[in-house]
Amino acid sequence: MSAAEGPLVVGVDTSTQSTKALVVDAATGRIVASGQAPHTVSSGAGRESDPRQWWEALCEALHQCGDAAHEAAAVSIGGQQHGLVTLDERGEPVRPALLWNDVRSAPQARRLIEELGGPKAWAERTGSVPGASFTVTKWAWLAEHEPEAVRATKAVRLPHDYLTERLTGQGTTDRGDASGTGWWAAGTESYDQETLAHVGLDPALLPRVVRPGEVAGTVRGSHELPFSKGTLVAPGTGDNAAASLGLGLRPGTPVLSLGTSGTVYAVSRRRPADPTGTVAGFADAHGDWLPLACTLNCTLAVDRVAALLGLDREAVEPVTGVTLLPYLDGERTPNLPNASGLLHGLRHDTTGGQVLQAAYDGAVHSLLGALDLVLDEDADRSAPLLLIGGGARGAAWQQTVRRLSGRAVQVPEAKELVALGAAAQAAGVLTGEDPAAVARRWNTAAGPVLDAVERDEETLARIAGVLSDAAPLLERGTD
Ligand SMILES: Nc1ncnc2c1ncn2[C@@H]1O[C@H](COP(=O)(O)OP(=O)(O)O)[C@@H](O)[C@H]1O
Ligand SMILES: O=C(CO)[C@@H](O)[C@H](O)COP(=O)(O)O
Repeated sequence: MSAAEGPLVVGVDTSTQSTKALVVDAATGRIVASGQAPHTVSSGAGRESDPRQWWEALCEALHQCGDAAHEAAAVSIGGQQHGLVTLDERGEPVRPALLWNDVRSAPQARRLIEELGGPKAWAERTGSVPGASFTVTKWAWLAEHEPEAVRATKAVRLPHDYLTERLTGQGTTDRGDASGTGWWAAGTESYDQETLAHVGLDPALLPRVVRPGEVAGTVRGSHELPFSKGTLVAPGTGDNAAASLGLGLRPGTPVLSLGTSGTVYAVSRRRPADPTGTVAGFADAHGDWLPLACTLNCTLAVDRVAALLGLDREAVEPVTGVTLLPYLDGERTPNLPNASGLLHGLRHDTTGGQVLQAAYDGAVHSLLGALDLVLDEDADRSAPLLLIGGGARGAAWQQTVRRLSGRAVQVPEAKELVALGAAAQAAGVLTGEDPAAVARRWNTAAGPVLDAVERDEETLARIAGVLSDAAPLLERGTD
C-alpha cells in the first residue's frame, strides 16, 4: 500500500443493518482502510434499535480500520434518516430508537396532517406530508403510548446526531437530516415552532442545525476510539443526502438506491412541495434540495421471499402472469402502512423462480412509479439511472431496473457511497472545498453503463392493475 498523497479523512455510514467506516485519502479518494459491524433491529410490532449498539458498531468498524483511523484529520457521520432517539439527562437512551421503517405511528401521521392544515399546508411548510417514517409522528406516538418516556427525555436526536454528539460532546444536526423530522420548516430553514408546540416538544431539547461546510466540533478525548483528540467533526447528514454528496450529484441526475429501503431521488435547485406526499421534499447537505421517494420493502423483502422459496437471490425466471406486492413491512410508497405482502396469479406451472422475479418486479415498480415525480421539468430524462446500495451489486436487481425503467443504468464501482459522501464532507471541512466537487474529483460515480432495453409495459400495467384492485385489502391490513 503506497503512502497517502493528502490528509486522511473518515466517512461513516450508520444505516439500518450495519455501520461502515472508510478511511479515505482526501487528495485522491483512495480507500486506505475500511471496517463494518452489524446492528440488530427488533421484529414484531415495531422496528427499534438500541443507539448504544450503533456506537459499539462504530467503535468496532473504526478499530477494523487500524492505525489509518488514528491519523485521520476529519470525520463525518452519514446515517439512516428519521429515527427518534430520546436521551435522558446523562445522554443515555431513555428507550430504544424508533426507526424510519416502524409504521406504528401511521394514525398519528394522519391526525397531525389534519390538525395542522392538511397535506398542502404541510408540504409548503416542511417540504413533506409526513407519513409514519417521519420523526414528528414517532414523537406523537411516544407521547400517546409511553408518556413516562417523553417525560424522561431531555434531548431528542436523529441517529447521525447521536453518534456525532458522542464524538464531540455537542448536540448538532444538519439541514439534510433535520428536513426529515417534520418539525423543520423548509422555507425558513429553522425549527417550526408551531409544529413543535402542537406536539409538545420543547425546542430546547433539539440539536443545533450546523450549516453546510461548518465544523460541528472536534473529537473529545475518548479511550474507545482510535481518533486523536481534536480531530475535526463535520456536520454529517442523512444517508441519502450523504450518498448524493458521495456521487457528486448535479441537479437532474436520477439515483435509485437499493438497500433496506429503496429510494429514488435527484438534486434540485427548487424547493419541493408535493401535496400528494409521494415525494418527500428533503434538503440536501449542500444547500440545494433532495426530492425523494422511499419504499420500506426493498432488498430485505426480496431476500426474504428468496429464503421462503429456498432459492438463491439470483435464481429468477422470466414471469408471465404472477404479481407479488412485497409489502412485508407495510409500505410507504404507495402509502399503505397496514399492508402485508400479496401474491396473485399462481398456477400449477408457476415456478419458484417466477415468484422470486415477481418480488423484484413489485419492489422496483413502486420506485419507478415515483421517478418522474422527483425530477424537475428541466431534468434530462434520457440520462442513465445511477444504481447504488447493496442491491445494485445483484444481477437480478440490475436487470429488473433496466427492464422496468427502459433506461440505461450506470452502476458505480464504488460500493459505499454513503460513507464516501461523509468522507467528502469531512474533506470539505478540512480544505474548504465543496464536498460534491471533492467526490467528483475522486470520480466516485464511475462505473459500467448498461444500455437501455425496451420497457416492459405489460408487467408495469399488470402490477398497477393488481395494486388498484387489491386496494381495500392492502389498506385494511391483516389485524
Ligand atoms: N451481491 C448482492 N446482490 C444483491 N443484493 C445484495 C448483494 N450484496 C448485498 N445485497 C443486499 O444489500 C442489502 C444491504 O444494502 P445496504 O445498502 O448496505 O443496506 P443499508 O444501508 O440499508 O443497511 C442487503 O439487504 C442485501 O440483500
Ligand atoms: O427513510 C428513509 C428515507 O426517507 C430511508 O432511506 C432511511 O434513511 C434508511 O436508509 P437505509 O438504511 O435503507 O440506507
